[in-house]
Amino acid sequence: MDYSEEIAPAVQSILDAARERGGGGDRVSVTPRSLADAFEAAENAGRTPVIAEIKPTSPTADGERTDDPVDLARQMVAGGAAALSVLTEPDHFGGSAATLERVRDAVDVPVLRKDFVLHESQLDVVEADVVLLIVRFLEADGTDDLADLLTAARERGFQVLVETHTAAEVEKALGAGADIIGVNNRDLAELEVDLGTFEAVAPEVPDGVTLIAESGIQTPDDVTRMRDAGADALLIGSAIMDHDAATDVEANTRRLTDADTDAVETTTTDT
Ligand SMILES: O=C(O)c1ccccc1NCC(=O)[C@H](O)[C@H](O)COP(=O)(O)O
Repeated sequence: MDYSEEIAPAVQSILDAARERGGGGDRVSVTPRSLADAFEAAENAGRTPVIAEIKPTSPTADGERTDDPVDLARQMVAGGAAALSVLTEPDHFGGSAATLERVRDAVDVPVLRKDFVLHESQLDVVEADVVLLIVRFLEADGTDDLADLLTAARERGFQVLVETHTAAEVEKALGAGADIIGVNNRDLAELEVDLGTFEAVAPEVPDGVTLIAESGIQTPDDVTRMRDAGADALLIGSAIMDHDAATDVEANTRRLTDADTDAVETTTTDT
């Protein structure tokens, strides 16, 4: 399938760069930190499970954060993040495998490798607790099959977040054996964000599958909205990184990890 007319130019450029990138060297073998345990621990501590994303920049960001990613990671954990996501894509997001390695060494929460993996060899770049596979990208010509990649990732010890955007993609993810599914509110065709996407697609994901709302979550009200729609956890980048203003990352994280708890407390008080 040729996506050149179906996705935004910036996304096509990401895909083209991913096709060019080689794999790593030695086969990775990881003993992962459990994402499910991290989410449960956050819930038990009265926090909303949030995967906070270290994303120095992006095609839709207004600026770039040049702070040390390890400092940012520590602030996110101090702000209550249950897990971290680290962009390793270098050309459009300012990420690197070395950054992920440093961050994972510095924290004890699970770390997601956020990249655009198209081939099995691209799994052998760096140890992480979770890797991302994007259904839409794995439908393009010349990429590996989703189910094969899922198996290959698990054989290396990775937990796998399979990203979807539509009900049809959720069906494909489930057919491939996904047990952690993300619904991305960002449309990779237009790069527009609509939280209604998660609300529309979430009912397609059965109980027993961990469900993560991705992208566009900016405010405590957004957190509550996604939780009310069934999100077990949230993946949040821009609102925490605050690229143009470079505000306090710990406070930005806490505002969102505390959000749904506040909503529950309010409800309890009112009844
Ligand atoms: O973030 C972008 O600009 C972007 C552009 C093109 C493809 C993917 C992109 N982002 C990947 C992501 O999944 C997000 O970084 C992640 O879900 C966090 O989103 P947000 O909270 O809106 O930063």
